Amino acid sequence: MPQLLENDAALLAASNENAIGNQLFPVFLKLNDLHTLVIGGGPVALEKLQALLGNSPQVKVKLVAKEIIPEVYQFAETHTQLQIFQKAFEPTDMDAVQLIVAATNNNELNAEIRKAAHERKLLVNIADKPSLCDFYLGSVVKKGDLKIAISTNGKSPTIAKRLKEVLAESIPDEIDQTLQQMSALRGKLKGDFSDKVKKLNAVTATLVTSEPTESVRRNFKWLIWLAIIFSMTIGVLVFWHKEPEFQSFLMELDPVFYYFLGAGFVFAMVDGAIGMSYGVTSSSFSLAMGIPPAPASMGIHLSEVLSNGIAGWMHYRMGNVNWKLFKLLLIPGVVGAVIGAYLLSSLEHYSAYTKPLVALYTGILGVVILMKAFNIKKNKKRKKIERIGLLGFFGGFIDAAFGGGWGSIVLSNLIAGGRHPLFSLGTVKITRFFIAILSSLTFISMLGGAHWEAVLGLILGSALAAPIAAKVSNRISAKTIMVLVGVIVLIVSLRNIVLFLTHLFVG
Ligand SMILES: C[C@@]1(CC(=O)O)C2=NC(=C\c3[nH]c(c(CCC(=O)O)c3CC(=O)O)Cc3[nH]c(c(CC(=O)O)c3CCC(=O)O)/C=C3\N/C(=C\2)[C@@H](CCC(=O)O)[C@]3(C)CC(=O)O)/[C@H]1CCC(=O)O
Ligand SMILES: NC(=O)c1ccc[n+]([C@@H]2O[C@H](COP(=O)([O-])OP(=O)(O)OC[C@H]3O[C@@H](n4cnc5c(N)ncnc54)[C@H](O)[C@@H]3O)[C@@H](O)[C@H]2O)c1
Repeated sequence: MPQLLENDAALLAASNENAIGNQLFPVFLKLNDLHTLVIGGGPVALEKLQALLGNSPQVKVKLVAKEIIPEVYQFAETHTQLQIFQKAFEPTDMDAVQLIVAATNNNELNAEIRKAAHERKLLVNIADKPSLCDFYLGSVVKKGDLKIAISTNGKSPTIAKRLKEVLAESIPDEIDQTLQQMSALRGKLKGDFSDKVKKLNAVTATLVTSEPTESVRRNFKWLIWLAIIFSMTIGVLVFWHKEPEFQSFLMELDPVFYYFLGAGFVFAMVDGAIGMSYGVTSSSFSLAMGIPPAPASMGIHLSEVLSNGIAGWMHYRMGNVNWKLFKLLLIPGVVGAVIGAYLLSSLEHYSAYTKPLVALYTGILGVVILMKAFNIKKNKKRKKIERIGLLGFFGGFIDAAFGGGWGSIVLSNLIAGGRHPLFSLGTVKITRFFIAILSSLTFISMLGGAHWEAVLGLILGSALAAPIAAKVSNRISAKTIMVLVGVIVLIVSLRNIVLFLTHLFVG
């Protein structure tokens, strides 16, 4: 089959060509300062004009063509540095220009353009005619000051276009903020050149490794030691303290304290592994243990101050915080949380009625966790959320009033709305620290030390788990834990609702 053999030979030739690879030399031209000639006035010429002026809006362009489509004239109305000459091309059009882009429908003319350009030692691009080009245009990704140009060596402009889309999607918009900060830092750094380079490399190390940087790791170790020393001190106090009063106080401490100590530890470990659920698990556990909603939410928020402080601070060190988003979320979030905490505390005497509401809410969150575990989500592609303030207020309110939800509501909405997961997570953690402080203060001023054994148990339990949880989080299958948590939360919440209903109807 000679035809097949011929095809094979062509394939072989193509793969040999591939083996050499892309030998084009990439540069970024300061086109704003150069004079450019465009030959042709059809749709392709218009595309080239858009590419030239889209990248370098001040470039001086002279366009020469016999026929010019109306769209080119329209484009010229908004770009006054574009001069149009409706006429046949002449080599003298190349006088006083430095770069040439041709988009004509005439191959002889193309060859003539290339020859005239080379006589003048000028570089030329003939659109869609690779063999006549001195340089190719690339597909361009732009994020503020960042620009990436893609070349497939002329093999597939369509792939260049697709890669542009992939990169635009995966590079976070925050990269421009990072560039501005790095530029400012660069201006401030003192010392000799190698000192500066060392410092600049150190602060950007997290971009190339998913591992925490050395300084974060060192602080992390310090936290673990603090937790160990803290728990040992408690142990020593319990068993060897000379004062019998204090000893008997600890020995006779309500067992509720120890239940909550254990529960706080387990819930914080689980939260560390799957990145959510501390509020919902502690809330449903507290209700099941007979703690009314307001003191339960107080305990949860007090214990979150420390754990989110640590997590938020780590994200801050790793550069995962979007400060613009932080500012937008913080005030409405705090206001919502304080109102939620105030309302729940004032309704303290109606806890028989708030309890089933909270149970209903935790039950719904249990379902949400299960859906996340099985990757069931609405396929609707949502627009980037514009009303961040409203989201923050709503999240803060629900979180304080129902014991949890800041993470699930705010984080999932930000990510579903197209924001970058890592920056959203870092920002949500650090804002939560401030929200937990304010709602805790509101609860304390309203409730005082109600159910303090449970509250203290949760605080100490989750504080002990926080540094360890982050360590083990990568080693366990998140899906298994999410299913377990979802099912348990759902069962406990349903039990609380059923208890309420039987109480209501059976008496
Ligand atoms: C990157 C981009 C920049 C720009 O032009 O601004 C660009 N082409 C783009 C799009 C595009 N061009 C074509 C299609 C149709 C589908 C297809 O053919 O794949 C699409 C896709 C689409 O529009 O969806 C047709 C086409 N193009 C060339 C040929 C001739 C040939 O290959 O032989 C043919 C066949 C003509 C025919 O069949 O008659 C040749 C070239 N096109 C190049 C650049 C240079 C190599 C860049 C590289 O190495 O990747 C090179 C060599 C010379 C040059 O023109 O500079 C721009 C990305 C837009 C974006 O980013 O959105
Ligand atoms: N339009 C497309 O989708 C497309 C796709 C692939 C490749 N191409 C190729 O790209 C080239 C340009 O495409 P187009 O759609 O813009 O074509 P077009 O026919 O609309 O435009 C060609 C332009 O060249 C000008 N021209 C021709 N001879 C001239 C001369 N002597 N002096 C000055 N100007 C002269 C014409 O006046 C016209 O403005 C063609 O080679 C075409 O085959 C076009």
